[in-house]
Amino acid sequence: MTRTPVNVTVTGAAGQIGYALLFRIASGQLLGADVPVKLRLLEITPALKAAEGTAMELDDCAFPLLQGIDITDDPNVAFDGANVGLLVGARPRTKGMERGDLLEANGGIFKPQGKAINDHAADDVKVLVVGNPANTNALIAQAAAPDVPAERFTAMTRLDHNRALTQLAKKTGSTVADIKRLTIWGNHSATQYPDIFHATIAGKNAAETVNDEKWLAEEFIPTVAKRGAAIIEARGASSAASAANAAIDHVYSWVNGTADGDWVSMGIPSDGSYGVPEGLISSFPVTTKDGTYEIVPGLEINEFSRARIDASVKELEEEREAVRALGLI
Ligand SMILES: NC(=O)C1=CN([C@@H]2O[C@H](COP(=O)(O)OP(=O)(O)OC[C@H]3O[C@@H](n4cnc5c(N)ncnc54)[C@H](O)[C@@H]3O)[C@@H](O)[C@H]2O)C=CC1
Ligand SMILES: O=C([O-])CC(=O)C(=O)O
Repeated sequence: MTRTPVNVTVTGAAGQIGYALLFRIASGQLLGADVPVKLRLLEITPALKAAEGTAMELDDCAFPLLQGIDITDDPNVAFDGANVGLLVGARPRTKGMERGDLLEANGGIFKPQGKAINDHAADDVKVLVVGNPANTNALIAQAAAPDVPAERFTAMTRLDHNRALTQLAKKTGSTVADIKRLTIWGNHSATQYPDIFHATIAGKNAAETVNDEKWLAEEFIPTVAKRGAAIIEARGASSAASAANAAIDHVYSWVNGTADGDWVSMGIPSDGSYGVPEGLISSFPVTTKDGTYEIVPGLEINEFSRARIDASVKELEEEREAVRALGLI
């Protein structure tokens, strides 16, 4: 194999998403079946041993594409030469914790990681933030990396996108492969807005096919937006394999391009499109090509959608104000 390996850094590597993610990266599903990878696992010191255990298992898979695994608790080492950064490790909300406390605790993680990316990552680095609150954590990391083009910092809403695909397929008796052009707008939170007005099912408009605004407002949107909580309730732990799958999908689409006539949802820095204030990391419909993405232009936003997009964007603005007040951006 002559191709230079791609350096993929995964933070929170010993966590549950990490365990579902690393094997798929090493098997070629993140970047492509012909792309060799080197893994860098970043963990906090007490979790290094667990990360070593995962690395032993990765060795035991004898993946032909896996050309090395480094494990460290130092972000400067973890991001040295990183081409792809998957920022999974985050501080979860614990009992009695206010939102401000959560943002501050995550600032302590994402600010130094952003700085390490700024100082050490490869020029072509692409960053996906998975750790919650993902959009605002991405903003914190981005602000600490002024030398990296801002658009390289993205947040994950692909899990929401995939959840919405399946709910819509079930409702309409179609398959997810029949559905195109679905969009998640806004924040990866309960305010997110899954939009089917531009989506098609086997070429026909999805909203017209469904023709049931009550289902849309009272079932579809809340089911998608609260799916994370429903999984926690059912499983006693948050989504892990589906979150890892969405991270794979996000990066694969970003690197390898979207199919003609389709788009995906990514949390990306707004350029002011669709009334989303510039700089907010908000979910948009995007097409990708040659490792870059573009917001789908010119979609007509009806009143139903406008109110919901605005509500989610308002929440993102409040989160931005909160981290600004904490001096994190
Ligand atoms: N954007 C999305 O759609 C989704 C986001 N998530 C979020 O992903 C995050 C990770 O989830 P899980 O893997 O289930 O959590 P987990 O608690 O199983 O694992 C997190 C890991 O991160 C590590 N960690 C903490 N601070 C770190 C630091 N400074 N540097 C490196 N590693 C650090 C921990 O030691 C732990 O091993 C959570 O914030 C969760 O809310 C989960 C599902 C979907
Ligand atoms: O709430 C969580 O930690 C998990 C999450 O983001 C999701 O499943 O969408």
